[in-house]
Parts: sequence; structure tokens; C-alpha cells
Amino acid sequence: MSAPASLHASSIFAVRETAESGRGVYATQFIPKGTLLFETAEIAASVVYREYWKEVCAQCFKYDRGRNWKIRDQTAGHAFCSEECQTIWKNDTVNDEAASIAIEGLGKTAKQGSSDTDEDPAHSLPRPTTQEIDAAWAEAEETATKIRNARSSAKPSKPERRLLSQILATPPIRDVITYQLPALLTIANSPSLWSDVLILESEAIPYISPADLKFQITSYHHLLACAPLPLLDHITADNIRTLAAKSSHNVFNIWSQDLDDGGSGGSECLGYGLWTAASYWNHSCGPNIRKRRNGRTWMFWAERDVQEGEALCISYLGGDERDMTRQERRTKLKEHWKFDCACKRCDEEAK
Ligand SMILES: C[S@@+](CC[C@H](N)C(=O)[O-])C[C@H]1O[C@@H](n2cnc3c(N)ncnc32)[C@H](O)[C@@H]1O
Repeated sequence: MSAPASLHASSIFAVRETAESGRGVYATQFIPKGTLLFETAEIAASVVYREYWKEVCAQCFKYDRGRNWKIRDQTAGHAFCSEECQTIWKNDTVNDEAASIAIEGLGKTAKQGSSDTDEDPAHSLPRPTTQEIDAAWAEAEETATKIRNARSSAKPSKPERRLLSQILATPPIRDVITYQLPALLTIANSPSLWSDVLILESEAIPYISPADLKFQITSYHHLLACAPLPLLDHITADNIRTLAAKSSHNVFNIWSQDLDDGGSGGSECLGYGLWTAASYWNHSCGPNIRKRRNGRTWMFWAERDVQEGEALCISYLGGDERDMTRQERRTKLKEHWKFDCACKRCDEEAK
């Protein structure tokens, strides 16, 4: 059964194929209430939304009621809650200052500053079809080839120089590009973590609107145009598309306050991240596992005694499932996660 090695290492649970919900996690022995089952700090890609950059530590995601952190990386724009976090960030092989600085520079070369993604009219349109997606990426590849040629030439021609300046003058989609960059650095510097990304469940249509698809492609071109040359080989349409397909149902939101019951308590969503080993817990409307984030680490506990053989599930509804009807829960899960809930509670309530 494919799953990250850290999950296979557990003696109290195992990842298994389920009949209706892909892979799931099962107790291999009796687990008393309160047992810490698993923790992971391995993030293949993450983004803190641009509007929170000064308030959220780039390393541990610490947020203090909107207060700006004093320790700043002046060139790349990151903020840190402590010098220790800044040092860890700099030493982490999946961070690359030169690449971050190049991306930060994009806003300065762009004519109209950063693009406001919410205002794009194509945002209110339905998801693109697979044919539209393939056509858009095929067209994107023609431009990508020209950018690659321009970047790799010692003396770019006039049209090549013009293309590069045109691309760099397009306003960057910061929240998209700053999520794509760490994933590319994971590919370059941490192949085993990227292998864990590749075995995650995929979404065939991961773009919520035509605008979303367009933003992914614009950011792909931006990365090709500005990233340090050694990264260029990894900046491929295939990798960018894979990231979107794998992220769709597997990312965890980074809330300003992650509560013990797994809920967000109406707090602010600061960004999101792909913790690959944390993506195997299926959803249940009557969960027996609760999760909590502490810095970069997600931890999972048994919320009650669990019998051997029971499925171990978290709630994707953040605690709201307690007060929702079966229909409300199923509608929300279908809308947001596109699955028909096959959990025990839904099953029992149907009977
Ligand atoms: C984060 S992944 C969980 C692991 C996944 N089952 C796998 O094989 O990789 C989320 C996906 O699992 C499936 N899933 C999770 N909970 C489910 C449930 N209660 N009923 C049906 N499918 C579920 C859905 O396909 C969902 O998109």
C-alpha cells in the first residue's frame, strides 16, 4: 500500500485500501482516548497569503493578533517571530533566498503592481473542462519554450528580450507563485518528499475557475522568466500541473488559531500547506481523531477509545458537523471536496 514511510512505521495504525474512500488509516490495536497517534512537520509546499506576510512567521506560522514581526528579511520580504526561526528558514534546503528575491522583484518590474485575483471576471465562471485545461496548457507550453530559449541563450535575440520583459511586466499572482516555488524546491532538493506528493490522491480538475487556471499558467511563466537558472529544469508544466492536482484535496489551511477540536473558531485563514504524511486521514461526520497544529507540526490524537480494526478519521468540517444535518454535511462535502460521504454516521442516519 503506497503511503509515506513515516506512516508505515507506526505500530498502532496502518494505511489500508477502503471500499469507498480510497486509502484510509485503521487502528491495528486498541487505542486509549488521548493517545498521540502521529505528528508530522514535513511540508512539501506552503504559502502564507501576501496580506499576512508581515504578521505571520515564515518558518513556524506564528501569528500574534495581527502584530507585525520585527525580524524581517528585507530582500525577500519574509518576517520571522525569532532569530531562531529565521536561521532555520535560511538553512532549510527547500528554501532558496535567490529564488525568493527574484519573485519579490517581480512586483517591482510589473507595471500595475500585484494582480487582484478576486476581481478577475473569469473567477465567477464554472470549472474548466479537461479539454479546456489541456488546450490551455498546450498553448502555455509554446510560450514556455520561448522563455526557456531566451533564458538559456547567452545573447537573447531582440524578440526574446521583448518576450521576457513582457512576461516580467505582467502583474504576478503572488499567492500562487509563492506556493509553486517551494514545491519546485522540494523537487530539486528533497526528491523523497516529492515522491510522497506523487502518491497522493489526484484531482482531475483542480482549478476552481478559468481564472484559477490562468493564474497557474501566468505564475508558471513568471517562474520560468525569473527563477535562478539551476531551477529551470524543474519548472515544467508537468510539475506545476501535478502540484495543483495533488494539492486540491490534500492541503491543510493554516488558521490564525487552530483549536483543540480541529475547528478554526472563526479565526483567519493565513494560508495553506501540503503536509504529505498528514493526508491519509479520511473524513467522518463522527470523527474519532482530532488534530492540532503547533508551529509547522500537525499532531493527531485519539478523541475517544478506539477499538482494533476501526477506521481512524478526522473531520473535514472543522467541528461544524456536530450541529449539521446529514443533508447539510453531505452537500458541503460534495461542494468543497467533491465526494459522497461514506462515513458510518451518514450510513447509520440514512437507515
Ligand atoms: C485527504 S484525502 C484522504 C486520503 C485518501 N482516501 C487517499 O486515498 O489518498 C481526501 C480524499 O479521501 C476521500 N475521502 C475521505 N473521506 C471520505 C469519506 N468519508 N467518504 C468518501 N470519500 C472520502 C475523498 O476522495 C477525498 O477527496
